[in-house]
Amino acid sequence: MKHLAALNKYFWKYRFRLLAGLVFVVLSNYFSVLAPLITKYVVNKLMLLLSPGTTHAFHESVQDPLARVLINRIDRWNFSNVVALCGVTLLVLALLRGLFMFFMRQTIIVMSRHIEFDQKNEVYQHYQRLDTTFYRSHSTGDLMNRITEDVSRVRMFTGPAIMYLVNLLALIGLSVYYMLKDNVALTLYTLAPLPLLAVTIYFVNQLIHKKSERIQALLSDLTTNAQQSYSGIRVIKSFVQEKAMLAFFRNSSEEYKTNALGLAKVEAIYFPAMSFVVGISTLLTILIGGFMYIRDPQSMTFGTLTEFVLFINMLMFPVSAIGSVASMTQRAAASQKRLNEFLRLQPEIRDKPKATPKVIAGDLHFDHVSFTYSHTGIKALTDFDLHIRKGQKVAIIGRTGSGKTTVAQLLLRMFDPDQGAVKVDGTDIRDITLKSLREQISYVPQDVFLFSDTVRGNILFGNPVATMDQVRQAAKQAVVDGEIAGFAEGYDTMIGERGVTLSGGQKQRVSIARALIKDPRVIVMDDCLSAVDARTEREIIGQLYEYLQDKTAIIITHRIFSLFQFDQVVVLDDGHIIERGTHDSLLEAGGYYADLYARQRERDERPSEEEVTQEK
Ligand SMILES: Nc1ncnc2c1ncn2[C@@H]1O[C@H](COP(=O)(O)OP(=O)(O)OP(=O)(O)O)[C@@H](O)[C@H]1O
Repeated sequence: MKHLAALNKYFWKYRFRLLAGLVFVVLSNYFSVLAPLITKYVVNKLMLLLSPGTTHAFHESVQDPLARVLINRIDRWNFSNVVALCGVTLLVLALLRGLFMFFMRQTIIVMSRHIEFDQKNEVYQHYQRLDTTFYRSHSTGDLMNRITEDVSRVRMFTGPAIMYLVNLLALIGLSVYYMLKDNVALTLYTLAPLPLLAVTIYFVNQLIHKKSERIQALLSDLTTNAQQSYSGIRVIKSFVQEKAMLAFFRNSSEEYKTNALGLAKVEAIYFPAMSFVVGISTLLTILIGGFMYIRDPQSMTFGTLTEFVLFINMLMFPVSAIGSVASMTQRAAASQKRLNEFLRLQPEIRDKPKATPKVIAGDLHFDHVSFTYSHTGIKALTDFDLHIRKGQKVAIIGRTGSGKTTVAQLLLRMFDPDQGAVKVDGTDIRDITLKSLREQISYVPQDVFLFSDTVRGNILFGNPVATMDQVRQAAKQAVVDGEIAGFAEGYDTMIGERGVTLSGGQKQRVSIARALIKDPRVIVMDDCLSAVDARTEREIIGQLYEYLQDKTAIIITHRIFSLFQFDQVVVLDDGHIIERGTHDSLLEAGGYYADLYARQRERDERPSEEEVTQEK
């Protein structure tokens, strides 16, 4: 329960709604309990008519002051007028009760929706603060569950659970008060089964909860499973694995169905069992009341008996709700505990208290940097020392897995080095705010990710305030403008699930345009031309040459761009720099770079299949 204390800030924020809601709950219940009192009076009046000898002062046995005012006024009227007026009163009471119930929902349930909204935003905002290490150790399903499932369970507490609880307390308080005033012994007898009912319902609810939990977990598996098949549909089709995937899905589905049917069975027993208990309680009330009347007719009236039957029926649902309220609260506490744990997580990479924003000129220094990925223990860089002066262009070349991307990740401060420091203009990047650092560095990642949005929207992501001319200019520099212009809707063409599917090369170039439009001081391009043909590659390099004139650039690549006059070329192998120099000096040195260049030229000079066919 202590975990739910985290919600106090929200209750305080919405205190007026909550308070108003509580008043409405009490009012609505007050009008509910007046109905049995009025009914009791009418029944007694009828009994008086049938047995005129009775001397009981019926109107005095009605304890409520408001009901007494009404009854005192009409008591002398003839019976049919009394019945008519009481009928109208009951109708008005029902309307008032409904009206306040409406207000009660409009305040408490609406408050819970506001809290849900705030909480979702809080969780989402926190997600965005957490770093990549967190995302690697949590599945998407788990993250989605927190923002949907956990938050909505907490809402069940802030809304329905609180509403039912206050409703129950108000109703029990009022009705038991009137029942006790009327007949203490009968009250105790008739209320005796209610705690038993509440406890039984609590256990049934626990059972339902356990089953629902299992179903939820299965559903989550099923969703992840389906999601993976949708995203991997090309792989599934090319490996002709549709049948295997279907069988796999069917198995998970089957287990889900079995469990869902089990739950449906328990739920099907639940309501009939409740009606049974209500029936038994009504019967008990009539039986015990009847015996009391037979033993001592002065101790009991038929009106009281009717009133008790009505009260018992009224109390059943709220009492049975105790069980649900208890399990809703338990679930909410478990969910809030998970949310609290998650909200307490601090990103490993965050601003130091003394970090300040800094305008970057573009001098980069990887000062004897070593880095190991902590969760896998893979040492990606060892004593990596590279100084890139402002405006220089540097190529980082190396085999796959040699640590090239890690260099980019460290510059963007996705991770902090274990040893050494990454410095920008002589300042350790840990002393610069993350926002300021990342805002001034453009990164074109190796694995392109575009949003399900228009081409324009995706490019604008790099600079949301850019004009359409700037978008076009960036696309031209990335040599993708021509192809975009060829789409029926041009820059308004939707990409992804709801739109056209771009080719790998087109995606890469849109991703480059997104980085270029940011117009940064420093740009890092991580193997981002791997999916474009040689001619387009040359064209892009030509464009980049001009664009990068006054910028510092790191270009990570598998291919050697001989056209590009790099100030330095660094060859990485297994996290170590094994060669460094200019294109010419490295060719002269005759090492890995020269060897790679020779192989690349040989490949490039080999006639293509098309040329061979033409010659034939
Ligand atoms: N997030 C990560 N968590 C754990 N290990 C990682 C992570 N990213 C990379 N590695 C490991 O670190 C080493 C260097 O990887 P890195 O991605 O920097 O290489 P790369 O030279 O960019 O390779 P490629 O050219 O294939 O992209 C590899 O052994 C890789 O398996």
